[in-house]
Formats: sequence, structure tokens, C-alpha cells
Amino acid sequence: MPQPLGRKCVPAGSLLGASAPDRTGIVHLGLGNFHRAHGAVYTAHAMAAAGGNWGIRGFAHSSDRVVAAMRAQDNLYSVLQLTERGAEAGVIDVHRDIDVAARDPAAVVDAIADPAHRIVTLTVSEAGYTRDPATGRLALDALDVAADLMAGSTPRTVVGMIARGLEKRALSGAPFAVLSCDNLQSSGDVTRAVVEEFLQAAGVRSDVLSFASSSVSFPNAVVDRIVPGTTDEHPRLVADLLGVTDMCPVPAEHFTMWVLEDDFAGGRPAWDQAGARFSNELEAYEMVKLRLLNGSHSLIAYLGILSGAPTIDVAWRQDFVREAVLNEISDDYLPTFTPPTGFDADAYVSELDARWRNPLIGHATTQVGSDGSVKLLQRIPDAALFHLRRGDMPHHLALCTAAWIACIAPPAGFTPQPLAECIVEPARGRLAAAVDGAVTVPDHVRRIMNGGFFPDALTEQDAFTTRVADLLTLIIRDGARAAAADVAASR
Ligand SMILES: NC(=O)c1ccc[n+]([C@@H]2O[C@H](COP(=O)([O-])OP(=O)(O)OC[C@H]3O[C@@H](n4cnc5c(N)ncnc54)[C@H](O)[C@@H]3O)[C@@H](O)[C@H]2O)c1
Ligand SMILES: O=P(O)(O)OC[C@@H](O)[C@@H](O)[C@H](O)[C@H](O)CO
Repeated sequence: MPQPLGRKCVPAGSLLGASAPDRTGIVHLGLGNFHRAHGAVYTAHAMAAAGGNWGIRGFAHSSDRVVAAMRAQDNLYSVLQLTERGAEAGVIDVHRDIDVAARDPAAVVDAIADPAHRIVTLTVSEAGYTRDPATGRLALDALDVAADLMAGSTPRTVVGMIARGLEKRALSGAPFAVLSCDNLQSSGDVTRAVVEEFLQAAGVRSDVLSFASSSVSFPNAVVDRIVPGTTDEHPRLVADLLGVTDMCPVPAEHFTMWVLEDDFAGGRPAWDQAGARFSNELEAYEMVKLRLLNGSHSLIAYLGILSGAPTIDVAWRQDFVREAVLNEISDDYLPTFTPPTGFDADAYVSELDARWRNPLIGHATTQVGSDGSVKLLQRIPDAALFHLRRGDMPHHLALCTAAWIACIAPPAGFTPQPLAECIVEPARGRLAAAVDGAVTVPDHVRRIMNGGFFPDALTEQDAFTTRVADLLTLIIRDGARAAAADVAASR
């Protein structure tokens, strides 16, 4: 009978990297699966290589699920690496004092203000940055942001917590870095912008603004590792491999990458000795990651959902999905950017093929397709505008947009595959209101494209809206495969 994982029961040789010292140097917001299989693993290896007090004070945003399970195991958990050659498991021991931010937001503010903490890392999803989709700026009118801005309130949003923590920390003047590890373009610049917009809207003292600009850095970073949600199968695999019961293991692929700007105002762990790459070519890496991987991932997910595929590997094994995605990469994404020095696009795409094909990962199409209203903003508008401004039509980006609408805001009379109902999408209500009363598919699409869900620059492109409407009409009439065939014929 396996014993529960805990400090008294760590299987010999299973620790990945070092166990953390008692002191914490990092505050992490968003204690989900990705952080636990990525930043936490690099930090454990960095401490093993070069030491340092970089234990992690972690906060889940609102759910107690991971926190309760980790606490019962003395903050330990295992990372389950799933490859086509088999599975391996290792234990991570870098978290201390984990909690739920919504339960005690003041504790988050205090942790950020504490000079012992020199980095705040974030994996709070694209939605966690509370930006207006049309402008990309902090959504000052959103109810939760407006509530956080009220004098004397305890902040509930991520941006509010960072800004109020920074304001309190200005009293000590201790420098620190805020490191976004979410799939955002210019993640550091975006995070600085929303935090500074919050501070200005809150009317903080000028010395707080000076502290923010002189002593707080927001390095840009690109993160990469496919980390699906945990299922009941994963604890069983850990029990087989390590002989312990782990209530909250994290499944992950073998591949992992982290590219960062080396701009840490308060110092950093030796992540470079743990495999992270420090580079001045962040923008180029962002294009590769956010377009070739994440943009393609969205198209696989929505075409997959419309054809009843529950996971990415099942969707990817359908010829029409693979053809659409590989053509999207070559026609619509690769021409839009200059890759990093020495980058081999063919090798990268072959590697993506192997990563998406991995049947052990079981990455749910509905997970990748969640929050499309926020994620597609990183993946579609800029690349689409690149082509539209040259008079070319990015057909595959239009297909992805049409497939998203078919899943999330289907026109009256069309019911997508049942999987579509399982997609978490915070904008569902607003989308339904925008299309209420639409009588034709073009009218339906126009209301979405002009409804504040995409940047103005894209919504001004009538040809794109028309192409999305044509493809949505085909999806409704003949299915996703037929729409993909139409796109293939238009190349
Ligand atoms: N899972 C991956 O493969 C992967 C890979 C690269 C990057 N990422 C980035 O990490 C993020 C989290 O992925 P995950 O796999 O950990 O997901 P997860 O569902 O396990 O965790 C999501 C975390 O984000 C928090 N969150 C969600 N909405 C929020 C909001 N509005 N405000 C504040 N916090 C919020 C949740 O509380 C949770 O802690 C992704 O959205 C993405 O930006 C994920
Ligand atoms: O994590 P999201 O929600 O931004 O996007 C879903 C997936 O595309 C994403 O998680 C990838 O698996 C990941 O970006 C790979 O590094």
C-alpha cells in the first residue's frame, strides 16, 4: 500500500533539484499546473546548482484545490513526465507558506512588500491581466478593477495586488522584479503598463511612481512546456513509479524552454544553470512561441472540438486538421516575423508535430480552447493585420476565428458538438448579448467583430470579417472539414 507523499516519505533519489531552504525569495501568484511543472522546476534545479534563498511563497488565486492537497503533503508534489517512451516522476520541494489569495488578499500585498522577496512570478492566465480587448490597456471600467481602485479597499485582482504591494514596498525602497510567465506578447512590458496604469488611476504619491520606474523591473520572458490538467490516472501512475500517494501530481511533456531578459532588479536564482536561456532576442522568440505553437494550438483545438476530438493528439491525427495547421504556419505565421538567430523553422515544426502527437499527454481541446476571447488577441490580430495591410487574406486565421465563434457563440439554429459547451469562456454572456437578434450569419459575425472583442484595427478590415462569415457559413452547413477544404483551395 503506497504511503502518502510528505516530508517523512520522499522516495530515495526522487527529488528534482534541491529542497528549498526555509526562507522564501519568490512570491508566486497562480499556483496552477504550469508553474508547478515549469518555474518551480527551474528554481529547484537552480538552487541545486548554485544555492540561494529562493523558496517560493505561493498563492492560488481563488481555488483551494491545489493548496489543500499540497499542504497535506508538506508542500511537496511530483512532476510526471510523459513521453512516448514512457513515464518518469520526480518530487519538487520548493514551496513554503502556500495559500489562497482570495481568502487573504492582504497577505499577498504584504508578501510582495516584504524586502526578503525579490521576485514576484505570475502564471495567472491571460485573463488575469484584466485588460480591455479593444485597447490592450487596463480595463478601468471592469467591476473588479474599479473596486480595487477605491481608496482603502483590499485588492482582489492580480494587478491590484501587485500595485498595492509595490506601493507598500516603496517605503523600504527594496528593488524587485515582476516576472510574467503567461502566454502574452511582451509579457513584462504589458505587466508594467497595467501596474503603472493602476497606480496612476489610484492616485498614489509621486515617490511610489518613481520607485516603480527606478527600482522595479519587469523582464520579458517566453515560457514553453505543454502541461495539461491533472486526471485520476496521474496519481495512479505516480504510485506505480514512486510508490507514494500524491494527491496533486502535475503531468507534463519532456520538452521545456524558458527564454528571459536578464533584468532582475533584486537578483535572481541561477536559472541559467538550470537550462533557462537569457537572450536579447525576446521578441523573435515570442513570435515563434505565441504564433507557431499557441496560435496553431488554438486552430487544432477549435477544429478538434467541432469534429468531436477530446484531446489535441486526437485532433492532430485528423488529416484535415494537420493540413490546415501546417499551412497556417507556412502561409499566415512564418512570413510575419524574423526568427531568432540560427532558428531552424523546419526542425521546430517537426518538433511541434511530435509534441502534439504525444498520446500520453491527453491535453484537452477544451482546455486549450478556453478563454479564447483573451488568448486569440495574442495569436490572431497582429499576424492577420500584417497580411491584410498588404492586400492578402490570412485564410487560416479567419478559419480559426470562425471556428472559435462556432464553438462559443454559435448562430441561432446551429448546435456544435457537445464538447463546445465544456469550454470555459468568460465572454460567453457578452458575446450572446452582442449577437442577440442577428438574423444572418454575416450580421452575427459583424456584431462580434465590431463588439469590442477584437482591436479596432482588425475590426476595420471588412474583408476579414466577410471571410470569417463565409467560413462560419461553411462550418454550419457542411462542417469544419469542409471549411478547411475551402481554405486549402484558396491558397
Ligand atoms: N499549461 C500550459 O501548457 C502552459 C504553458 C505555457 C504557459 N502557460 C501559462 O500559464 C497559465 C496558467 O496555466 P495552468 O496550466 O497553470 O492553468 P491552471 O488552470 O492549472 O491554473 C491557472 C491559474 O491561473 C489562475 N487564474 C485564472 N484566471 C485568473 C484570473 N482572472 N485572475 C487571477 N488568476 C487567475 C488560477 O487561479 C490558477 O492558479 C496559462 O494561462 C498560460 O498563460 C501554460
Ligand atoms: O496556456 P494557455 O491557456 O495560454 O494556452 C493553451 C495552450 O496553447 C498552452 O498552454 C500551451 O500548451 C503552452 O503554451 C505550451 O508551452
